[in-house]
Amino acid sequence: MADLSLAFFSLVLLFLSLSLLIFLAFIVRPHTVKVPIKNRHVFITGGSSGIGLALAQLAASEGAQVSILARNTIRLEEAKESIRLSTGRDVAIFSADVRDYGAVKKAIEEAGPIDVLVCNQGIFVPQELETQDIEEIKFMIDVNLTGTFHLIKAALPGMKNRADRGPGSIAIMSSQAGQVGIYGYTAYSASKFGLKGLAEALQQEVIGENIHVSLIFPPDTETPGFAEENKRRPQLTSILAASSGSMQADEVAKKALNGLKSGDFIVPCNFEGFFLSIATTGLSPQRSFRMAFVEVIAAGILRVVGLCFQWNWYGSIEKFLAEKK
Ligand SMILES: NC(=O)C1=CN([C@@H]2O[C@H](COP(=O)(O)OP(=O)(O)OC[C@H]3O[C@@H](n4cnc5c(N)ncnc54)[C@H](OP(=O)(O)O)[C@@H]3O)[C@@H](O)[C@H]2O)C=CC1
Ligand SMILES: CCCCCCCCCCCCCCCC(=O)[C@@H](N)CO
Repeated sequence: MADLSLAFFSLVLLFLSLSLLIFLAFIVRPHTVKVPIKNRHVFITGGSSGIGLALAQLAASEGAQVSILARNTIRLEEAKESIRLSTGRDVAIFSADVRDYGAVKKAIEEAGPIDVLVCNQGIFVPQELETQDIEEIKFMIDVNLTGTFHLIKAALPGMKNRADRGPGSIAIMSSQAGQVGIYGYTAYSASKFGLKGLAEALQQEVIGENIHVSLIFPPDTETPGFAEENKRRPQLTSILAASSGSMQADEVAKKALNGLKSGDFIVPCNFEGFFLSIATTGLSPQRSFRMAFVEVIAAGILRVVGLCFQWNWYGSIEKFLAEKK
């Protein structure tokens, strides 16, 4: 009797799961897409260092025609040389500050129509809001958020007229600190959370042009920028950020490129990031019905896991403050 009801229960569960899967397969939007990069123009900002440089290297090695943009001309030249040495391909370099819309527009016009735009430039100077200079706060918002607006606005007219009319991509570098607020990152997290709103709305606006938006969420990553950040990172920031394992720039570049090529809207980069993305997905679009299924099934339990992380983080903060006294 018990066996029979167990069998019946399993059957009902299987039926419900299958129905959900089939339902999701019909309704998930936008439709799946593949964005090729071979022989296409990939324009990467912050391409002279760290994650951006690794991405430029990888895209060039896969046969893309790569352009990189950053401020410092010497570092751009060095990046160009290192990509030429490792891939045998020439990249175009553009010196501009993303905060200057005129300069961004000029660089993008010179570069020619873009197939894949990667907005990766970013700065991170962690500090508690109370003691951080207002200028530094604005600097982070200007480079990370407003700079991304400048880039997309300048690139869109050309992207709409891209030569092959194949699927285009706008990939935006966020951070796990753009999925959850972390001590010491008030300005940085705000700039990265802002990118999510931008990306969600933008995807609806450009879907008609066959352009696909990806948001990439790396954890701490070994880069020149990260080495700088570490010189002044509050201890608590480092303690909480260590909840997610750190990565190498070329590993992040690989995840980012694969994500944008599959048109994934949310692109996590490591194990913790996978769960973090499901826990914070909200109303983001999802193309994969399998991932949508995982999201639905895991939502409740991941909220519990998320609350456990908060319990742990507030415990760390309490302990740190008590020791300081
Ligand atoms: N490293 C990490 O731990 C993580 C990084 N990220 C994000 O990844 C992205 C890349 O980070 P990472 O590789 O570490 O950074 P790096 O500091 O190593 O490189 C930053 C790049 O952005 C360029 N850049 C900075 N400011 C501007 C500007 N105003 N205009 C144009 N270009 C600019 C830099 O060149 P130049 O100075 O010459 O302008 C450089 O090429 C950032 O958006 C960051 O927030 C996300 C999660 C973790
Ligand atoms: C429910 C499941 C939860 C899973 C675990 C959550 C772990 C969150 C850790 C957040 C780390 C933020 C690092 C930011 C790195 C960064 O951007 C700086 N290095 C500046 O660039």
